[in-house]
Amino acid sequence: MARGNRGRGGRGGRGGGRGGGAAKPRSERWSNTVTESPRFEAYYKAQKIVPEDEWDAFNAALHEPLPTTFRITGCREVAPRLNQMIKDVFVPFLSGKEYDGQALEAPKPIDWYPNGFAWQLKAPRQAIRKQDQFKKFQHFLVHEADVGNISRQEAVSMIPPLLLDVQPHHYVLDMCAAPGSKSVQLVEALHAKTAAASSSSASAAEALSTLPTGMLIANDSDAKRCHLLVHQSLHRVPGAGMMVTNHDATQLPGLRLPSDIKQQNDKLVADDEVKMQSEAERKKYQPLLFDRILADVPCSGDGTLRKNVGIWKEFSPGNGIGLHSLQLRILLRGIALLKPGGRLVYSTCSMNPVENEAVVSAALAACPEMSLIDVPEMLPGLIRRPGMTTWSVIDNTLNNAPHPDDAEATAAHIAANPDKRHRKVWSKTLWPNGKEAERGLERCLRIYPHLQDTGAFFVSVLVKAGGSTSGEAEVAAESKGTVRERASSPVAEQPETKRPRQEEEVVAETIVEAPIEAAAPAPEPEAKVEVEGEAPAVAEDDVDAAALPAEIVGANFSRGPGEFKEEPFIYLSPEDEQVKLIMDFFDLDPSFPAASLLVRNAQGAPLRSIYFTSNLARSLLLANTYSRMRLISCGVKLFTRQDSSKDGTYRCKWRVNSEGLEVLRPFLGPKRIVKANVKTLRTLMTNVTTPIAELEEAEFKERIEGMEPGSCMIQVEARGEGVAFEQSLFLPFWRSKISVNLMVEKADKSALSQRLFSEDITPHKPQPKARDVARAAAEDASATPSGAGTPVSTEAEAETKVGEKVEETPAAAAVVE
Ligand SMILES: C[S@@+](CC[C@H](N)C(=O)[O-])C[C@H]1O[C@@H](n2cnc3c(N)ncnc32)[C@H](O)[C@@H]1O
Repeated sequence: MARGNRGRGGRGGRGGGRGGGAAKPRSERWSNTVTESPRFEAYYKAQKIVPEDEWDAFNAALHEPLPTTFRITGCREVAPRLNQMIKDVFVPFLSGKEYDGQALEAPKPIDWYPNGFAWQLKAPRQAIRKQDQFKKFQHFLVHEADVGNISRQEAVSMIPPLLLDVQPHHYVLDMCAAPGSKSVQLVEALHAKTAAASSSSASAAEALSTLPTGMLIANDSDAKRCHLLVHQSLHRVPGAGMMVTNHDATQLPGLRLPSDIKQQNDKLVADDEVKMQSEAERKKYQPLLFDRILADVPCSGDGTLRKNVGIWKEFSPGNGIGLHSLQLRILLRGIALLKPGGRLVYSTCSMNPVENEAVVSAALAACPEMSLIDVPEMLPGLIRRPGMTTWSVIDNTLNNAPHPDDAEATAAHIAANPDKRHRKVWSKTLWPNGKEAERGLERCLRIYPHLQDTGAFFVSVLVKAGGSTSGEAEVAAESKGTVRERASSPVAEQPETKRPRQEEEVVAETIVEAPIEAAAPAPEPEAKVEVEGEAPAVAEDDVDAAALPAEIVGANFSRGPGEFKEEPFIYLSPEDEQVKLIMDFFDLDPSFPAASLLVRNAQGAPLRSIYFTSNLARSLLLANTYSRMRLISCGVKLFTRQDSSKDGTYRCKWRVNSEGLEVLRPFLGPKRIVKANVKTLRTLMTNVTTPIAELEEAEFKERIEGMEPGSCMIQVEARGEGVAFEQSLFLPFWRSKISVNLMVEKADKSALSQRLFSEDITPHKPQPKARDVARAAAEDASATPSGAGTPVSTEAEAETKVGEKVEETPAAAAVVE
């Protein structure tokens, strides 16, 4: 079992809740938990991670609960005003308050976070839950987090994506992404220009030109965590250029793109076709390399001690040693996939040099084209300590481990362990190689808890020399299946003669020394997470293949034993009857890229959902085989089929999904858009369905009466009396025979109501607490100590279901009819 899971079990609060007993208050959990570790103290004092005279402050900070931190989603149009609202409304509202005789601190901006968009709240959880004003603020946070305007995230975890410096045109890879708090930041950075455009009165063409031209591939080896990544994190910041894949990051496949992106395939390439492609055909492709790569690798997680108190009990030097080789292999694979001139951030939430500087130093030794850069000008205000240039390799007995070149020490180790099974083999890369100062290891960033009241973190920023082509050559060769990855032989500096069987040794070392399971090759996806509205797996013979349009392509999805079992994504033909119907019904501009609409089933038929990807993502998907990509999700869900009425009321049974509106809006003609005033909006928000006959706004009523039943959009300028937060709104709704209803998720509707009217006027009032639990589960999973092959706990999943999104459906409307 992976350490991460044990850690979560150890915290126990949520587990207790599910078992029927009440979750223990945090303070109680702290008082009952081991929060000392002589081994931890001895180990880190020996490593001299902080100067001796700082130890007490460092240690004291580790024993303080972590402040709550959150940040505003920067790419949203509402971001600056929401931030201002916290400053102008909530800070004064929460100032000078007390709980249980104790003064409470109002939220404070985090000094180093750009635009003052991140905040810290240092009040005890009990107070946040019970003190009236703080409770209100907590509800505000939960509601806004539900709609993706705010993310609760540990302050230190926000640092790596910021240092990656992602621009909207970048190709970005997040190698170990789940549950996705950093991926969300990367998507936000890709969409940085979108916010500016949506706030102005930009034309459709202008709005389109601000959509990112880059893409993000967020990858994780754990299939369940990939689904958590999709549904808990990326769902909140949808993007047409986003993909989630499920690979062991040490073996991420080399993918290819058409050399000229505009000259892409019309057809999906099937597995067999690639093998049969001629050299000339292959030359039409270039290897996919990335401008930016985040390697936020699985680690022992002792930087999260303030939050994951179970780690005190479990701390052992072997934990870090056991993960070192996996971390190094992930980093080396990342380097191979990086463009010349590209930037890679390697990070962990561990303080252990064996997982940090040792990994970076070994990678620098193996890849002379890489160098560490100093980023003092980035995030001014962030107090950081330099990376270490020397450290010791200390074993579980707290003695120095024998270096493989030290014959005497190795002999002593063998003598002390006559049973071969107890002998350990350590990789040389665990030790400093003597070039650390020369290679600038001080440029790494170490963040400690006592410096700015945070968790601990390690971050390093590496760049690849502009002229180097080694990565390119390697990936190019690899996509022809001719070379072995460099990542599988991490200790390039060591002579083959001395260590001829590197991989076996690495395995031995992991098994013997580490109590943590290093991640195995990507596991087969397990039970498919059932998501509302998503196409269920359809048995092949559910669909009459002969009835499918000839343009449906990529039917060669053989699934032998052990193959990737997720349904494939297949692009629809613009000539597909349903596509043509959608174009007409929604009055879409002819420039709408209908060729980028795709479905998710092996038949390539528009059954339940229709997705949309950017042109770049389309090129990528069409240039690579389905099974090679192991794609879990891609693009944005634009349309969902509604089958509420069988009587032919609806010519078009497709409804627009909220998450697809940003993409669709520039192309929507006036036919399906209706303006309404705030009073009408209030009515629609208060009722599940509103009979058309009861609509009071004459103009709105008249438009609705003259409209063909089906999916539409409502446009509201929410301003003036009774509106606490002014906003231009564009929301999907459904016009049925005799009624209308908003097609907005319950939680989103509640959040909107809170923001606009300072109260929840919706009929359901989903319990913020339940959703908070789900969010906290995702957040905790994000801080999972190891994450090495860590399955998402059923606990987190069960709680996720509590907060599941449910849109108002026409089925509800049908009841009224
Ligand atoms: C520290 S967590 C990543 C946290 C994530 N970056 C975030 O900000 O939410 C490490 C992740 O690595 C994944 N993992 C473990 N071994 C892996 C491997 N060999 N390849 C890819 N991912 C791996 C785990 O499933 C876990 O989700």
